[in-house]
Amino acid sequence: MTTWIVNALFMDGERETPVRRHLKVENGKVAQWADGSASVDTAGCEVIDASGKLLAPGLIDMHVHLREPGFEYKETIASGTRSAAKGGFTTIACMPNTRPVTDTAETVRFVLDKAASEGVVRVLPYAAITKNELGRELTDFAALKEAGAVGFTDDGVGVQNAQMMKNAMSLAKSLDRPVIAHCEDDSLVEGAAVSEGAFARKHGLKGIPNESEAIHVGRDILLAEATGVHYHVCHVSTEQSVRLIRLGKSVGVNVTAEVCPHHLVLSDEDIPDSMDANWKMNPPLRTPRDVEACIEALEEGTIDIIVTDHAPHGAEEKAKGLERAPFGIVGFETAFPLLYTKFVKTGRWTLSFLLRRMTSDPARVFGLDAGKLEVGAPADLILIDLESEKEVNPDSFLSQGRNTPFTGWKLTGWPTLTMVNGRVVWTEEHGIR
Ligand SMILES: NC(=O)N[C@@H](CC(=O)O)C(=O)O
Ligand SMILES: [Zn+2]
Ligand SMILES: [Zn+2]
Repeated sequence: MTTWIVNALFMDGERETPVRRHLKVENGKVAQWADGSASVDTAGCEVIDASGKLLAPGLIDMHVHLREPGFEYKETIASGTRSAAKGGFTTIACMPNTRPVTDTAETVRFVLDKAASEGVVRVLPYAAITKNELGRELTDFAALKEAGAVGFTDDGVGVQNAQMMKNAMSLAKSLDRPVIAHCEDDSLVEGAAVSEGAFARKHGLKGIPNESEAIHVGRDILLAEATGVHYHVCHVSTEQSVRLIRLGKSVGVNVTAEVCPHHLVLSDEDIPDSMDANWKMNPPLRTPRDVEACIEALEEGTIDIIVTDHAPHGAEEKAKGLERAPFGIVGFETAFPLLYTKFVKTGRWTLSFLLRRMTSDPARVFGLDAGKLEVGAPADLILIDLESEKEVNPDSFLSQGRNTPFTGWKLTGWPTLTMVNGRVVWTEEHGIR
């Protein structure tokens, strides 16, 4: 099938200003670009009129939780990928803290099969570093790679034992796969729900210290240097972690890092006194100083990419209150408008920079054939209405999760169409197709 997307304003992370273009999509690939002033022959083709819309590469999210198998009441591969499509994401990498944990080739294949039959965007599965993510015994990395795992991670928990992590890195290096680390030293956390800071002090709560994250970052950078593995730090949230990653990069260690939208726009001082558990996530919201350090790190490239850490939970679970509810918030359906509104509309970032950190940079860091719309590339793309302003309403989410702190926020810059592999999978007008 041939589709022409006409009169679009094309933009990606490589160019500073949008250009008016028509795009021909054929057999799932970018087939031809035409200048916006040219007239193109669209006879017999599907035509999408993109007048007034921005056309960009589909967003890439290298850290998400789809919850299947095992936690289908929180999310499924079907509902999670639909939510991703609505948020403008065309490639997502899902975490292995499922039930069973994605620690066998069989479960990796289950995720891939489900994604192929019920998913609407591309799904790249991660596999666990240790069996059942218990930190006791390594999984069969070779078999997991063979089954399609794109990297190894025990996300949800930190690998507590340094020798275990070093062995994992050596193995991953020999298989040319990255290790992706949730950095958290359990002995420093002791069951706290929020970070050390103004909110914890005000409410007399025990706080999670910044070192609980940074101590793993520092340890792992040394282990990455020793093993030569590509080491990727999950959801960076502290100034101390940023300092260590900057140092690691400066001496040539193969370390990359990600940051989540919520850690760029919220601090612990924003948590409402109602103790709403929709403000509880791991890592926790830190101080305004940490927020600024993360923003600057992303700007200078110490942090390479933006990920959502989309982490849906059931309403009853989140109703248990700040101290007892599980950690995590959903992210797909607010990420782009949130960052566009808070950083691009305010003039701090260019649109090009935001797109780069959500498209071509994740593709580069993880070696994906994605994130650019050159002729011959997969036709994974989105249209965005940069003018539309809407209030965040969790009832309208395609995710089963409603756990967001951004309810009621007025945001600008909403996706209106998502195409994966040349097929329109979601439009604002018609929903999932
Ligand atoms: N980020 C979270 O707060 N929660 C994640 C786990 C994780 O990403 O560490 C989850 O699985 O719910
Ligand atoms: Zn994590
Ligand atoms: Zn996560």
